[in-house]
Formats: sequence, structure tokens, C-alpha cells
Amino acid sequence: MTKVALITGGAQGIGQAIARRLADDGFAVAVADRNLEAAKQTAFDLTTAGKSAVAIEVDVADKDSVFQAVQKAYNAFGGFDVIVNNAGVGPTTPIETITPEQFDQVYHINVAGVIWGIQAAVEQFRKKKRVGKEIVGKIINATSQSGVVGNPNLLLYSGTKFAVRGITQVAARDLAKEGITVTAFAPGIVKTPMMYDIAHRVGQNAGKDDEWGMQTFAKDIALEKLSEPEDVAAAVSFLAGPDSDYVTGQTLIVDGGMQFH
Ligand SMILES: NC(=O)C1=CN([C@@H]2O[C@H](COP(=O)(O)OP(=O)(O)OC[C@H]3O[C@@H](n4cnc5c(N)ncnc54)[C@H](O)[C@@H]3O)[C@@H](O)[C@H]2O)C=CC1
Ligand SMILES: CC(=O)C(C)=O
Repeated sequence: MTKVALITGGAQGIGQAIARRLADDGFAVAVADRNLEAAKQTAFDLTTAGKSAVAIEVDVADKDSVFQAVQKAYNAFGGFDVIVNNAGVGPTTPIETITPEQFDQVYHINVAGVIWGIQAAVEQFRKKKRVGKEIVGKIINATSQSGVVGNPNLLLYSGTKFAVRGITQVAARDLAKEGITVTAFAPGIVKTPMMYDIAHRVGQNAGKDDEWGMQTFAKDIALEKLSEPEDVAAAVSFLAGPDSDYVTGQTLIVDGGMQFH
């Protein structure tokens, strides 16, 4: 039977590459994003290429919205097997500029969004009839190399990504006995709108250009090149597929050799 995966933030950047890759792997994919028009375009491109895909509007900061999105994916395809909690925001936050409103926004999306995604997926996985010790569902969360070692200018963001690694470990322990694996992926410096935006703002704050901003983050990449979204999608393909059935609680770092952990 065709497996079903929902990817939050699936309308652009890393999430879109994951949606494409999992569709190529044979999953029916739900492209869930707060930007419904872009999600529809991604799903349209996939269905035009002969894949199974639907677009679903979601705001991951809103628990009800996440539960509804997961239910819609189940209704669309008649099953639910994998959630990729990928949606996130990455503001640059010089320490003195951080406000309570900004804290709430970033933590609600990057941290609470992952928790709601875990809860909604678990609700679906628990409806399945498990045979023996088989794996009935997989939860995959987006952290970052900056959630492994703190990065300059990203106090709020890095904090959320450390939290995601902790949540991943605890959920993996709590859910293992039910045949649910929980893992995370930690990208490095990936060519997406989020990263170009961060590079622009870091450069601007220092009175330098975007390239300087990008090099602030990219100078320590051992493989000496920036990441494509597809590099990350390839790792998520492993985490979503059967070859990772004996892996849980781990964060797979996909950063070209920035952080060695
Ligand atoms: N680009 C990079 O270099 C890195 C990115 N990451 C992480 O990878 C994930 C994806 O990042 P990118 O593709 O670069 O970001 P992006 O900004 O290019 O795309 C993010 C997508 O998430 C959606 N989104 C944002 N807030 C949402 C919400 N509340 N509800 C639903 N959808 C929402 C946006 O509409 C967009 O389609 C994020 O969690 C990010 O923190 C981690 C390490 C490096
Ligand atoms: C955006 C991000 O996750 C970085 C710079 O690691």
C-alpha cells in the first residue's frame, strides 16, 4: 500500500525538495504550508509529473490547524505514515533587540509547531493495528547545525533548534514502545529564501554585503560548498524509508562538515 507523508513548510526551500524526493520515493505527499498558493503550485507540479500530492493550508503555530491538516492528509489518501515537521522561521536577533512578541512567534512556530505535529501524527499512528514490533509511523523534525553549536546573530533561532533536538530525543524514548520512530535532520547552510534572507540581514547589520553575510556562516564548511535543498532531502528520504527502521532519537547532521558531534 502507498505510504503517506505530510511535510510542513513544503511549499518552498528544503520542504519543497523533501516533498519532491518523497514523491519520487513512492510516497503520496501532503504539501502543507501557510502559503496555500505556493503549496498548490508544488502539489500541481508533482501531480503533473504523475505523482500523488495534495496541498493543505496549515499554520504550525496553531494546534487545531495542525491536527486538521494531518486529518485532511489521511482523508485524501486513506493512511498516514510519516510527518516531516519542517516549517520554521529564521530571524536574525541581535540580543538587545529581542522582544516578547518575537520570542512568542519564533517559539510557537519552531518549537510548538513540532510538538503539535508530533501529537497529530501520533493520534493517527495509534489507530493502526500493529503487528509484532513493526514500525507504524515516523516523525522527522527539522533542527539545524545551529541547534548543535550556537551560531552568531541567531539567539532565538538557535535556541529553538536546540529545543527540537531535545524534543526529538524525549519523544523517541516515549514513543518507541508503540513502534514510532522520532528523528531529526540538521542542515547546514542551504540555498533557500530563509538563508539568503539571514545572510542579507547579517551583512546589513555589519555594514557589509550579502556575500559577507553568507560567508559568516559558510566559511567553516569542510566540503567548501553551500548546500542544495536536495542534499537535505536525500537524508530525509533515508529517515522516512525502511532503511532507518532501527534508528530513533538521532539527529542526522547534513552540513558538509561544519559541526562534528
Ligand atoms: N536554509 C538553511 O540554511 C537551513 C534551514 N533549516 C531549517 O529547515 C527548515 C526549512 O527551512 P528553509 O527551507 O530554508 O525555509 P524557507 O523560509 O525557505 O521555507 C519555509 C517554509 O515554511 C513555511 N512556513 C513558515 N512558517 C509557517 C507556519 N507557521 N506554518 C506553516 N508553514 C510555515 C513558509 O511559508 C515556507 O514555505 C526550517 O525549519 C529551517 O529552520 C535548518 C538549517 C539550515
Ligand atoms: C539558518 C540556519 O539554520 C543556519 C544558519 O544554520
